[in-house]
Amino acid sequence: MYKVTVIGSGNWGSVAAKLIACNTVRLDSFHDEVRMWVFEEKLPSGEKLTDVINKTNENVKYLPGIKLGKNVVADPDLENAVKGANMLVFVTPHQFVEGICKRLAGKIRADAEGISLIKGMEVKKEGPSLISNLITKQLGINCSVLMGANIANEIAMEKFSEATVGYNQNKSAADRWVQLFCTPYFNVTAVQDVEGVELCGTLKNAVAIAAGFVDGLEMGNNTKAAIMRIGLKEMMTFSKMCFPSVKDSTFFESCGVADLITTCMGGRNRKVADAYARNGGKRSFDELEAEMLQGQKLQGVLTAKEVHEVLSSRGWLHIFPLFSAVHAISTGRLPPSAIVKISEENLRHVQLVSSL
Ligand SMILES: NC(=O)c1ccc[n+]([C@@H]2O[C@H](COP(=O)([O-])OP(=O)(O)OC[C@H]3O[C@@H](n4cnc5c(N)ncnc54)[C@H](O)[C@@H]3O)[C@@H](O)[C@H]2O)c1
Ligand SMILES: O=P(O)(O)OC[C@H](O)CO
Repeated sequence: MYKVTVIGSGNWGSVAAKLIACNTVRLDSFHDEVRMWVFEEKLPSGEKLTDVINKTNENVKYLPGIKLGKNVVADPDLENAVKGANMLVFVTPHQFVEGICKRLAGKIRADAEGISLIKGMEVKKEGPSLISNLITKQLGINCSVLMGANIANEIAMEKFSEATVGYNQNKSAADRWVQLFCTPYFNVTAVQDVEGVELCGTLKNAVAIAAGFVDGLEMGNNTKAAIMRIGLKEMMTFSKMCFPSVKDSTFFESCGVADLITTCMGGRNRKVADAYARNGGKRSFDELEAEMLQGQKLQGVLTAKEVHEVLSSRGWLHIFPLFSAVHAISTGRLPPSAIVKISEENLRHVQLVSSL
């Protein structure tokens, strides 16, 4: 029997718990109960978020108005939440995952399998480290990934969408993850390319920041399409330069071009970057994030910084004018209008390297 714990309970974490909970009651090979670890906080009413979730079956802060399923149990104690679980779903903002893994080391079942729904990466001395790899290294477990064109609020309302599971060796584990997540309105397929799937989900957030600048400056649809095209090229080039095994075909799965499109149209990164540009860069991303997202977290600004660290340490800045501009603008070193001042020479270079 498989026992599932969801580590994280934000907007997407709550929807993931809902998807999983509807399958664990339906399928005999899974325990019905789904534990969901909650980073505890007090609500304005003075109540604890965990207590309210368990009382109302709703995450009133991060996913109001949606029932999670009666078999979802919120737990503020991380160690207790993972006790006995052999399927661990990681879904927190990427900046918190390293600390969470440190707390979990030695506390999980040796035969556990992991899956990361986290879009982001860490940069170590040796270069970019993907979150799935960090989980594997710190916890000694195999870790697949699930990414896709998945704006959580839409899936919460059971509007049809697709997702991609990326796996390396363990196809039977990947099939089990597909079974756990698939519903008639959430269609999941698996591809053997963890790094490719995860890099798509990670890098598109930096492109979405660029798309938001273009929207905020009211530059129109053609400009936005150009930014998305250049962004996709840079995503592919960066992925293949850092991880040569990444497959071209992965970029045509839900995790690739479809996620890029939906995030650049309707995501939180786009929305806050739009406001940043409308304010002429005078209000910081941190300030706008706190005001507009009320506890939800952006990943794109941090990802652009992490990508920049890799590019500057490897001497690749000139190959990635869009990623470089997103970082320079989001840190206030260039005005938002610089997003389209990408030199012809640099663009030609990006195209050349992408075609290798
Ligand atoms: N929301 C979406 O539409 C969506 C869709 C697909 C993927 N994702 C990805 O899923 C991941 C999680 O995003 P989300 O939308 O579930 O979260 P969120 O941005 O909605 O919420 C932030 C979460 O971080 C928690 N948190 C705050 N401080 C913390 C700390 N110090 N330690 C641990 N947790 C802390 C909060 O309690 C909350 O659960 C991200 O990588 C995101 O890119 C999100
Ligand atoms: O709202 P965003 O910008 O964090 O994007 C959400 C998802 O990643 C879309 O798949």
